[in-house]
Amino acid sequence: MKYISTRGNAPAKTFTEILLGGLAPDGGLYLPEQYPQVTRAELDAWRKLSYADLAFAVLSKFATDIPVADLKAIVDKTYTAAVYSNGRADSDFSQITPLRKLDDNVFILELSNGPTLAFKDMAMQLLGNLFEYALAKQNEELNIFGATSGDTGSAAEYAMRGKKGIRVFMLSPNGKMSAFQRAQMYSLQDPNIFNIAINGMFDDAQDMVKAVSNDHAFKAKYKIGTVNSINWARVSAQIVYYFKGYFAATQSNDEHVAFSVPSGNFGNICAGHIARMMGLPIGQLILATNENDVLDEFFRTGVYRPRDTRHTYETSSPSMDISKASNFERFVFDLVGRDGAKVREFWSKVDAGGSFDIKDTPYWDNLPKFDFASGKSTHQDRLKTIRELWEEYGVMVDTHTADGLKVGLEQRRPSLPLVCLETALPAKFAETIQEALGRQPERPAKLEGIENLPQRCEVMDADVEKLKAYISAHVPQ
Ligand SMILES: Cc1ncc(COP(=O)(O)O)c(C=O)c1O
Ligand SMILES: N[C@@H](CCOP(=O)(O)O)C(=O)O
Repeated sequence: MKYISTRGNAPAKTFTEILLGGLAPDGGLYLPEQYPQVTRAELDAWRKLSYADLAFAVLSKFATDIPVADLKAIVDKTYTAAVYSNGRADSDFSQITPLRKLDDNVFILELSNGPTLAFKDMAMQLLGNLFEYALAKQNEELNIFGATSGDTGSAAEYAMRGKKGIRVFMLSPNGKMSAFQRAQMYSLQDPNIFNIAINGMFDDAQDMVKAVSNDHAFKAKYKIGTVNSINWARVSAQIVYYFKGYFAATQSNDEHVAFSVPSGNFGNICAGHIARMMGLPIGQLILATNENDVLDEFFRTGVYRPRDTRHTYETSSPSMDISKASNFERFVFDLVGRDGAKVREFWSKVDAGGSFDIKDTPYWDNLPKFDFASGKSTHQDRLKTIRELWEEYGVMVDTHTADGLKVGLEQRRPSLPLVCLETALPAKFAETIQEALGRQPERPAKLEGIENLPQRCEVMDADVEKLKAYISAHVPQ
């Protein structure tokens, strides 16, 4: 399988090439030339598989240049109960992503039982093992460059710490993450981990990652790779749990389900969109935003209008404080019939700080066929959902999952079972849980007192040249 850029002006590449390469040279994001299709016979067989075997089946369709035995070994090493057993004590960790039933038709798919207590671990642990494998084969090094609003950063650092030939430079919005998220990242003392707190929001940090990646000479000289969902391998690993969640919530492959997805950078729901394009019977993909509702605005009005830093709010679901959703470009590529020139036209406006509007185009009429619904959730909604879940079911959810549940319950078609993706554990957002419930969330014993550990991080303005100088100074020549 080959991968092409959403902007239509880059050579087609293999899975391993884009694994290490990140952003396409024309500034676009890679996608498969065609989505592989899953037959009914495959769906029937996959229903019975363990998580690791299912991941192997799905990823075999994408990572076609990795020898089968090697891919199997990487996947088996990644998806073990030992790695994914940091969640609630009453979860069935052997399932890797257990499905928690709230009532006959409403479920939570637990994706946050990995080492950093967020869904990012589902793909990031695999990415760490894929990087290690590909770099060893090529006898190469990689300087990973990433942006985080709170969870990608710690997931990447935990997955890459101590890995040979890999350094991680992670940009985070200074002072905007929860105390727990900051401690998870900044307390790491490994010599291959570099935390840089940017005076700005996540969008500024992500823009810097893209600017550095678009400097092709710098990228080649310093062997820059990415761990954000810019990296196709991240998205492909996230596709797996849509299949797993679907099988767990249904009895047969004749049924359809709705997935509700707390969204920010559009990576998670993009994986759902691709699972659906591959043939998974998804009846609805429900996108939930917090007060930063750029994506909800698009699905309601056809206008995509990213906001600047001043109009991006700090909320109690901080990992979704995003106004410029990177992966949205992947979805729009499909929406416009994979017309790279059209994507270039739209993103020339977005990259210049503007917007685009599809309302009076055929693309708007095309939108319903992708089965998206959307809505937004506010701080008060979050508190209410957290309280209701706790009182009614004795289940504590984090603030982002609460956004997903609120919007999912509002937007679902009643005929469909609703699977809400749990994107983090409450322990990461204790302040809001305290406000909602008057009690502290539980956390795994090994993370007790993490906020009291010494922290190290470099504070920097959102200045690409300063960042490049920092990287040059910390990468041995
Ligand atoms: C806890 C949590 N929920 C939801 C999201 C939004 O996911 P995505 O950026 O894939 O849309 C993020 C960040 O990505 C997150 O960390
Ligand atoms: N919410 C994310 C933002 C980055 O998303 P990614 O999926 O593109 O890595 C975070 O927690 O950092």
